[in-house]
Amino acid sequence: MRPKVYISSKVSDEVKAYLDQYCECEMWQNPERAITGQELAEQIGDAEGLIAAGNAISERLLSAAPKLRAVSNISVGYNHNDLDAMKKRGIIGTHTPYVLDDTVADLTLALMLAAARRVTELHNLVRGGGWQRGVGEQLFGLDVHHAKLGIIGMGRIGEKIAKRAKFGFDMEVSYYNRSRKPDTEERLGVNYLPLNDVLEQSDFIVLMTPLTAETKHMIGEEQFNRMKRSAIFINVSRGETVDEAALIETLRSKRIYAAGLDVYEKEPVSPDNPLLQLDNVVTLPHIGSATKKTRDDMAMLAARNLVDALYGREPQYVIPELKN
Ligand SMILES: NC(=O)C1=CN([C@@H]2O[C@H](COP(=O)(O)OP(=O)(O)OC[C@H]3O[C@@H](n4cnc5c(N)ncnc54)[C@H](OP(=O)(O)O)[C@@H]3O)[C@@H](O)[C@H]2O)C=CC1
Ligand SMILES: O=CC(=O)O
Repeated sequence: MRPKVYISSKVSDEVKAYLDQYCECEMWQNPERAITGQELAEQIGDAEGLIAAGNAISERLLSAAPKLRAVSNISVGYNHNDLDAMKKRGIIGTHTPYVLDDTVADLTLALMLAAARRVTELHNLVRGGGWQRGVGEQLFGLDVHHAKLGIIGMGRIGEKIAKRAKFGFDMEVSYYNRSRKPDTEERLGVNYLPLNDVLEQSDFIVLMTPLTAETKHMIGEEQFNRMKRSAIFINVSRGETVDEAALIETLRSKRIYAAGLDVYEKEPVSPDNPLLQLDNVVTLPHIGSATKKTRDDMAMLAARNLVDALYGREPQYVIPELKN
């Protein structure tokens, strides 16, 4: 008997055809909206495998799926997985690193450029008929090239950002991690600095760590107060790595120059969120990896991980904390 699998968001025909060779699949069919946790719990029933697209993998969900043996995330981040509950049930968990790195790095550079050159604010100005003759000082922004970039979380994606910044924009790149990476320092010509030095010396600060107990609210009032008044803060990691109330106050009072955000404490972001009212913020709806090709590559990798797990082979990308 082929294992039953539930796919929680629509995947390409190619990915579906691959899964159909090995599994009996059911797939969420509504492209208009994501499946809710309650709907997933109702659908997952006797599935042995789950392809998960950002769904919370909680104790409650797992108890609704007593036959579940493997959860394959279409994402590199897995902070939405209750790893203890998965471990307790012996569930194999996988994720999709590497295939999305370049796409997420591109988006990070887009946020840096947009925040520094006020792209969305000035786009809105032109659309609103507010462009007077000439370009006066009130439309000036800040340079990206030759500026100092500090990356907090120099991992797979951080390195791709550093490469673009260093070789594409002649930026001086520093980073902070818990452990130094001498190979990366040599290969990319980047400098290691303690966290406070990164905060105090950088013109652009990019946060690129996973969300963990240690990184939750790792950037708050104290850290914003260390930044230069001209600093630009970019968050493409997870919303909860930042104290959003402190970020709002920092931007409102122009304590820093601007921010570029792809992630928020609560997603989708509420229309009432004050961040949406501020001119010095560029906001995107968590689209770091969202190109057709990259999302297809991630889904195919997730499918391969799942089939390997269900057929007793070691999947390529088991979540590190769940490895034996
Ligand atoms: N917005 C979006 O669409 C996307 C967001 N992401 C997010 O980006 C995250 C990073 O992805 P990726 O680069 O592949 O991950 P990696 O694991 O390759 O890199 C993460 C880096 O963060 C560092 N780090 C971890 N904990 C801390 C800490 N407490 N303090 C300082 N540094 C820390 C690690 O170094 P060390 O262990 O030495 O500290 C590591 O270098 C994902 O987990 C995900 O949440 C990813 C893709 C798309
Ligand atoms: O946020 C996206 C991911 O892959 O993690």
